[in-house]
Amino acid sequence: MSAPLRVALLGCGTVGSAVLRLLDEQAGDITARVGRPVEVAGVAVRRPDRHPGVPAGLLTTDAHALVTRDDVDLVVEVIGGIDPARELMLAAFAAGKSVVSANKALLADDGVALHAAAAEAGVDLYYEAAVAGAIPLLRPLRESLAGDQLTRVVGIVNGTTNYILSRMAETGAGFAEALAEATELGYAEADPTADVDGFDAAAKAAILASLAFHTPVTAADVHREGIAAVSATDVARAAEIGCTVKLLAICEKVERGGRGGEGGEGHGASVAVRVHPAMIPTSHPLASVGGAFNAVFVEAEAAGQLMFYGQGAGGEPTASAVLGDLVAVARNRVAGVAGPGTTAYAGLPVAPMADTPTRYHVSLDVADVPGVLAQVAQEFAAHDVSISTVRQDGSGEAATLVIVTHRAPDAALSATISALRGMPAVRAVTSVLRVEGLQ
Ligand SMILES: NC(=O)c1ccc[n+]([C@@H]2O[C@H](COP(=O)([O-])OP(=O)(O)OC[C@H]3O[C@@H](n4cnc5c(N)ncnc54)[C@H](O)[C@@H]3O)[C@@H](O)[C@H]2O)c1
Ligand SMILES: N[C@@H](CCO)C(=O)O
Ligand code: NA
Repeated sequence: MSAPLRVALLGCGTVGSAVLRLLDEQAGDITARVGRPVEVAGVAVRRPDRHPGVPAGLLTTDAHALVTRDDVDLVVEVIGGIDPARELMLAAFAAGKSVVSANKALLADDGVALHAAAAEAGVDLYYEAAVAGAIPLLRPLRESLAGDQLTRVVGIVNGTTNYILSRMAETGAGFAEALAEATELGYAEADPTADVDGFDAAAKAAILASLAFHTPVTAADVHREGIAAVSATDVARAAEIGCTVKLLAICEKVERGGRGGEGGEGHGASVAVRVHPAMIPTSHPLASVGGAFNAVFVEAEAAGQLMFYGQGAGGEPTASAVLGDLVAVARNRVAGVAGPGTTAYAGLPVAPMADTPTRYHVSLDVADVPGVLAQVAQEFAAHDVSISTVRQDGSGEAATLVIVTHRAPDAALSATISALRGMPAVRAVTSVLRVEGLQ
């Protein structure tokens, strides 16, 4: 057996410690699969005294020196965040080393420059763990579906928020109560902002859209709404129409000019990327994804519909994806090649949310007097929004109108809601949520 390939591990927290353990436990199989042993050259940490299980000779606080060492071939970056992870990756590429990362924040912020640096150096940048943890998703998009045309990628890519929304649906709890439970059980972090406000899902959406549509998309391009405003009423209203509420990351090709992706009269394609809570029918494959699980639904012209499901987080599941990438980049190194990079050749514009076609579910408290329904319907018509269904519950002073629209530009739908809020006949707009996947 020839000389080992040597790995610099940057970070030894939840994911890094699982990578280290599995690399040791699977050493024999990994050697057989790569064709050369893969061994750890060093582990960069902030506090060496906090890692009693790691051989002291491997630990260092100087990550930069480690990645540029001559006896290091491959780098695994699992420290997270933008800096110093970015500088460490660039230093690794410049020194001719391939990098495996789980860092969605960095890839969604600066993926184009990082890919360019890797390509320039003729090395690999793989990051399967960055989106939907253990689920093989980025490699299928980048490789298995490379001969097809993707039209839509819709995913539940944040476990924390899916856990919270699932509990709200199961128990009737409000958002604050479900979040408190998620925090107590360790699903939500002490500072849940990145998850609850949709930042984590938006970073993943940017990465998915970039790969799916060969177009540079950053987290800043993603329209983002979190789940903090989802109420028990929203969840109950969803159930009444056979739907459930999920935080969705939606990446789709749309025709410019405001019409949807089904061949409207636009002026060329653009990419719409958004993260927001939405009602989906309980018959949709994503509706049954409960707890902290992730799932991503992909639509491609020739392949049709595909569904990817599994664990999106956790030390071992995430380490599984990291090690899969490590084996891939190690094999490439043994073969003296670099794997397929990410292309941004299509360079499609990113559509503003205002132009993105969406559908709304709206629930209104109105007085049940002649002419109210006509006034409400007129407001939709005035904004060129077509109504799909209307239902009235109750009568007299306490009537509720539940309206589901057809697809219309999001700006027209939100302008309609603002106008409804100002109508004397409308006592309150009690629930507004977008709807996805309804026929
Ligand atoms: N935990 C998960 O379930 C999960 C899932 C998917 C992706 N990820 C991603 O994996 C990465 C790591 O996540 P984690 O959960 O293991 O985080 P973590 O906080 O448990 O571990 C990160 C470790 O890196 C260390 N570190 C920070 N800066 C450093 C530096 N300059 N030099 C050396 N060490 C440094 C920290 O001290 C910490 O021990 C992140 O990019 C995260 O987004 C995590
Ligand atoms: N905080 C993330 C971890 C994986 O990125 C989640 O809840 O899914
Ligand atoms: Na993945």
